Amino acid sequence: MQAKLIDGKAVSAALREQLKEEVAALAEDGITPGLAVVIVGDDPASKVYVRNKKKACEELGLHSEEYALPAETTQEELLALVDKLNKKPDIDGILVQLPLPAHLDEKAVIEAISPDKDVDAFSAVNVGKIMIGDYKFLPCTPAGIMELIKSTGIEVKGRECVVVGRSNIVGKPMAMLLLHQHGTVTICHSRTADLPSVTRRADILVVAVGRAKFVTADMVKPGAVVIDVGMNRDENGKLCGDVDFAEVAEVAGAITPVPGGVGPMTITMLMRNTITAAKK
Ligand SMILES: Nc1nc2c(c(=O)[nH]1)N[C@@H](CN(C=O)c1ccc(C(=O)N[C@@H](CCC(=O)O)C(=O)O)cc1)CN2
Ligand SMILES: [Mg+2]
Repeated sequence: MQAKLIDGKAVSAALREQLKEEVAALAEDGITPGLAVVIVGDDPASKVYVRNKKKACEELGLHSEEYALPAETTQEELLALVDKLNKKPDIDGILVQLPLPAHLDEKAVIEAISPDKDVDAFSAVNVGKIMIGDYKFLPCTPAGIMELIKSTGIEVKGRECVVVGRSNIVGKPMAMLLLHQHGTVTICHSRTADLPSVTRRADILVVAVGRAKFVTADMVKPGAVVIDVGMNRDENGKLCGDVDFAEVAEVAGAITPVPGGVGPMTITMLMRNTITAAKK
């Protein structure tokens, strides 16, 4: 392997130390940031993420509340809880863990969260603010990726940045954040013609397609920074990303592993957004 490993756990730990100082400073003004996490149903992975969010709040000194609702919760019941949390003064941030059970309307639930408490930055208002560069919160995964890129010391300004994937949660906001940093940005997707010829142009390549080991060494420019957002299972049931790590690490200049790359940043960025929300 010739690429430098971008260690999401280490970057995340360093950021958490800074956040602890911010929380201590807020405490001197009598402010304790509060996060409410809502989970509906019994998805095992979601339960782990929610537990880790609670642990992160404890580690940083944030107030947290967990609302675990049964899988058969109705849309009205969920919206009533969101409405209650919107009005709760000790709650600064609200996160509804996704995915929701199929009978629930995810979009309507996200839009019901007050934009000032939408620490995922998924609502139309917050997405719009990101588009015009006048935002309070950034979505956690793209924000975490920007921190990982920063940690490599490579400047985004003037670089060719290619984002593979156009989801509302990762691909589109990711492209916007790279653009705000003066990158030259291309968004690719399943219908992009001759994808390898586009990805090979990238100085910074962000991959969020949800397909195991989709990006291979021949698709990567030598020396590129490669960020892997994927979380898939390989043929042996082992967690792997959207990038074929073993072969791409021989070509790239820096690369995130899966696990231990982008994932650990997500919850740290959620903590940062909750602290920002508490500052009002
Ligand atoms: N409302 C939201 N729902 C979901 C989000 C989100 O940001 N907001 N993101 C994901 C789940 N998620 C946090 O909620 C999350 C996913 C993965 C990780 C992580 O640290 N992954 C580890 C590997 C974990 C494993 O071994 O399974 C890693 O990549 O190293 C953290 C948070 C969907 N829902
Ligand atoms: Mg408070």
